[in-house]
Amino acid sequence: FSVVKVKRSTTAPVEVFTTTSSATEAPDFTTAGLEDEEDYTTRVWELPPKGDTEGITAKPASSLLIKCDTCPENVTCVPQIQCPAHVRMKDHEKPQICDLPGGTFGYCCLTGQNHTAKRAGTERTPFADFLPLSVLEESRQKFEKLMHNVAMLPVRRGQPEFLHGIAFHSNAVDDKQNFHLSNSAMQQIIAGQLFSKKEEIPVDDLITNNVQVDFKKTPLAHHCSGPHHCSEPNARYRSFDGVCNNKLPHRSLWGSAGQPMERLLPPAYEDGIWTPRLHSVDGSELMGAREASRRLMTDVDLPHLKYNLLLMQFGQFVAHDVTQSASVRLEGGELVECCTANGAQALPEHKRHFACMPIMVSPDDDFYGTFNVRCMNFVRLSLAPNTDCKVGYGKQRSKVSHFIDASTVYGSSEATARELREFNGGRLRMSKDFGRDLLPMISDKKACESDDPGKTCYKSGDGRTNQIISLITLHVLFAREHNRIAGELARLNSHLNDETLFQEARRILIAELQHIVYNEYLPAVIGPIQMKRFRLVPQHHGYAKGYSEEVNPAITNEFSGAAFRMGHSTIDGKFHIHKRGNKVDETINIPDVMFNPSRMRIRTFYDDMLRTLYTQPMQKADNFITHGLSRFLFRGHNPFGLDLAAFNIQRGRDQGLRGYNDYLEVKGLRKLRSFKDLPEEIGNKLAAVYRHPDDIDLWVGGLLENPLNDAVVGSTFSEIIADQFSRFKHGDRYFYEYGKDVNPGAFTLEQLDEIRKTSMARLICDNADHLTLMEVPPSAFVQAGFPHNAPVRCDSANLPFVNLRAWRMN
Ligand code: HEM
Ligand SMILES: [Ca+2]
Repeated sequence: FSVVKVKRSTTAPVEVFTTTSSATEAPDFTTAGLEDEEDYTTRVWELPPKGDTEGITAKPASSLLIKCDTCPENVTCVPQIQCPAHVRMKDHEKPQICDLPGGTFGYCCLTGQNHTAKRAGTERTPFADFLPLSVLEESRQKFEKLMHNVAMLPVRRGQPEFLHGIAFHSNAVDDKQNFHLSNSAMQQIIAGQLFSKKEEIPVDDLITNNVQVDFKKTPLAHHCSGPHHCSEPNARYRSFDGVCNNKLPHRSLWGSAGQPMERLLPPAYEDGIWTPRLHSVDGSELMGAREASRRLMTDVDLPHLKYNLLLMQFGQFVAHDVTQSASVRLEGGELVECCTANGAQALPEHKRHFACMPIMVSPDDDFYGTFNVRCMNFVRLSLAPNTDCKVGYGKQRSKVSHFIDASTVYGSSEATARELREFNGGRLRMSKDFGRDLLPMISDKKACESDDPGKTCYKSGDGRTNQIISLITLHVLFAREHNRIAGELARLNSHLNDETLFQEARRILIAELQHIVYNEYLPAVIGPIQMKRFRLVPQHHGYAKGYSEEVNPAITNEFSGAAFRMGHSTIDGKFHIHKRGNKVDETINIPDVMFNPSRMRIRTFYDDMLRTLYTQPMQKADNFITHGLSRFLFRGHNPFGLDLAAFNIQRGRDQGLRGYNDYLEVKGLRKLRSFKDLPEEIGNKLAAVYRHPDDIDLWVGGLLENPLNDAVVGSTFSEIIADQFSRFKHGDRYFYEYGKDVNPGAFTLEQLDEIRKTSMARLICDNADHLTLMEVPPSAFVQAGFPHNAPVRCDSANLPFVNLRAWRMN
């Protein structure tokens, strides 16, 4: 091994600004939420000259940002990772910069958290600024041992754990790649852990990336990478994986498939690197995730008064477009088992895979106790190697393109897209079922419950399609819409070849999807005030402004690990399938249609399912969750399944999410100091589970909040979700509303006006079988019985359609 000396930094400069950092580093928060319409890209940092930006220290551009000598009272100067855009100083939104110790810049921030504050009385001893040979060697040995000396039991088909594994599945090639990347990341993590222990590096320095030790030229440098230059920066069509959405070489990987998730706040890893959050702030162990779920997330039927199950189902479709984490796996892609047979107990420590984090079940558990289950399999998420070659904390990897780009329809790589295409008329492959188009069948046995050829599953751009039959229904809908558009385009433009027809149809479909997300879906979820505050409302006319190459579109851990999992509470445990009229003809328990798509072959089922989705209320987003998910998730033919609520809690701890209280502070609110600060019933429930208000898991705390006015979620989740959708809009150069000045695939104004006529209702009408579905409520996410939302016939003039004549090309 060669030893690399790096710049000695006794004061360990804090990495604050991100114009200089690599594509995968860069916790670059959106500049969303600015109140006026001024183009804010001119008000943030001045970019270094294009080209090689490496090594340039970020400087505040003279007149663009206001510099405060010291932050006002009650406001702290913190590194950028601690200060999401919406809590920066100055009218709550605009960044104001300040000096951090060590000569770098931070933001005056309302969060009040300051992990880099000088620790009273302790002068830090300067730590080694290189990774010593001994650490490299020790970490190599430790990694070898982890990989080879432990019995790694694979999960077997037929177990609920097997189906859970499919939640992280895409395909065999992807599994293999993930295995290697994950291992590289693990080696870095182990070296970081050994090093930081030896040098006694404070946890706060690790979680704020305040450790300037790199491992270039060591064996750990396998995946270090420099800037990625785009060969075609102005390509008309976005790439499948999202690469080169941002043109700048240091940012061209932002938001692309395989890139790490970002964070709103630094992680709460107990060792600052990867050890999950398992202890209370008072040092005692946190209550286990299953026990917390059982006590806090009970099953109470509280239907939403306004929104229907289509809002829930569309939410999952969007979730799968923008995020898919990956669990750590064995070399052949097999899943890791952490418990003994039938979940009787956890495997002994020395036999357990390093990524095991089993959920222990109490013998008193009123459900699992009766089956003698004491251990639920849970495997930690795999990480992305640090491409900037620096010692740092673990970053979870997301496998799909982070953008809203219908990657659920087309896949997140060119290779997947190729498998899905018909290569004729620009169409996607479909299977024919008595004249109706359904998705093609899958050949990959790992993506299906059964390897019985009679029970095959469906294939789409996303590996999770068969998770529940209502999700398959939406996949069919969007694939049909693609083919409908391609057909129309071909009719209008007989000279266009397959490739152009495919790409143009894809471009239009993505625009329709984005329009529905920002025009119909998101306002329902976060409410009109947050829509305005974060500048998310679509325009009626003209091109929108607001793209900024400063905005990192990447998914945040807070969004994927907690806030957007609010959707799990909105699921009903049953589908009441209505035939025409109000009669319920069949009641389906949701576990019976998880990874069991056979009903899709019933001729009227597709229409019936769509109608059920827009008729049946969804559940409120609260601390109640159906047993269909918290006891019977993926049960298959077993008497019990998994507990998704427990998984969400455990996942948050695995991802190192900070407690709920820290996010109250992010919003500028006072933290809870006692459980008595809450309404009595909730406070008592929480006090029975958590030792201190700082311990409350983010997913739990967020769901306990009352919804905002005209919104589905409470203020904390709405903030995290708004921040995320702001990234998807302001950080996506190909966003449908942008003009030629930024978007190389911009629509003409005439075309854009047509796209703005898209509605979920129209999409349903245009792609139904019309066997039992002849009409649709104009606001498709609002219950059909809601005032002013009576279903109208599909040929009604009240359902405007996108006139594709605007795409006639000569
Ligand atoms: C319809 C039934 C649904 C089922 C059976 C389901 C099941 C699951 C499962 C098994 C996971 C992985 C859990 C883990 O191990 O961490 C997951 C993750 C997730 N779910 Fe759901 N889910 C459903 C609906 C929804 C809805 C409606 C939403 C949002 C509106 C949603 C949002 C998410 C998100 C954001 C993740 C994290 C994805 C990732 O980054 O890997 N889900 N879901
Ligand atoms: Ca995507």
